[in-house]
Amino acid sequence: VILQTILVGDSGVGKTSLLVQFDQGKFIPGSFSATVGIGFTNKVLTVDELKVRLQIWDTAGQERFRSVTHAYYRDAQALLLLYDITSKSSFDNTRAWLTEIHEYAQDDVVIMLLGNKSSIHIKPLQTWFWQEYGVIFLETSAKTGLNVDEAFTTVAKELVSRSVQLPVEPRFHLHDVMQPENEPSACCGFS
Ligand SMILES: Nc1nc2c(ncn2[C@@H]2O[C@H](COP(=O)(O)OP(=O)(O)OP(=O)(O)O)[C@@H](O)[C@H]2O)c(=O)[nH]1
Repeated sequence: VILQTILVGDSGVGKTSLLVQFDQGKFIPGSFSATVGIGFTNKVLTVDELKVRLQIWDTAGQERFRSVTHAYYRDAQALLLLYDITSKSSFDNTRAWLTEIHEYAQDDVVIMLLGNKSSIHIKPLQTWFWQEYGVIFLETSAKTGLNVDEAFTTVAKELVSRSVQLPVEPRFHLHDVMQPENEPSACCGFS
């Protein structure tokens, strides 16, 4: 099973760092080189004894790459929206990100809001929409690794449980169209 996930949010909130921590278990302090365009990482996880491959797209937060990254929203099954808990503007901008998500992503995309840089120990900002929109919320730290695995595992679990719980509804039920055996057919006027 391949699950496509995409990381979005303002430049500098820690999307690349989060992905590096998840993929390689390390954090390179003080090295900020903004993502250009888009990059991706594959990671295999086991969810409820099912092997799933998370394909994670790391997008550039900078405005000038926006049109490039929009093209990837459509194929995403899950979307991790990051803000930096020490930057109010990055939090305020999550509203605008959510608008973009609703415009470009699939209606049933799983959205997870991550308040990153949690290691800095600043009281998290109030998250108004995670209940309102059914968004899953977690605080993470790409630096210490806090909740990094949990964030991706939660998304994978949610996607797996949705695909298990939502089989295609049959258009008709078998017993609606089958005659019980030995019962004379009411059909067609034959006797
Ligand atoms: N203290 C702390 N610093 C972090 C954390 N995550 C990222 N940083 C730092 O924040 C800066 C930006 O991190 P990036 O991962 O490059 O940010 P980004 O969101 O990928 O930025 P763009 O690629 O421009 O969209 C870097 O200097 C990181 O070292 C964290 O959890 N804690």
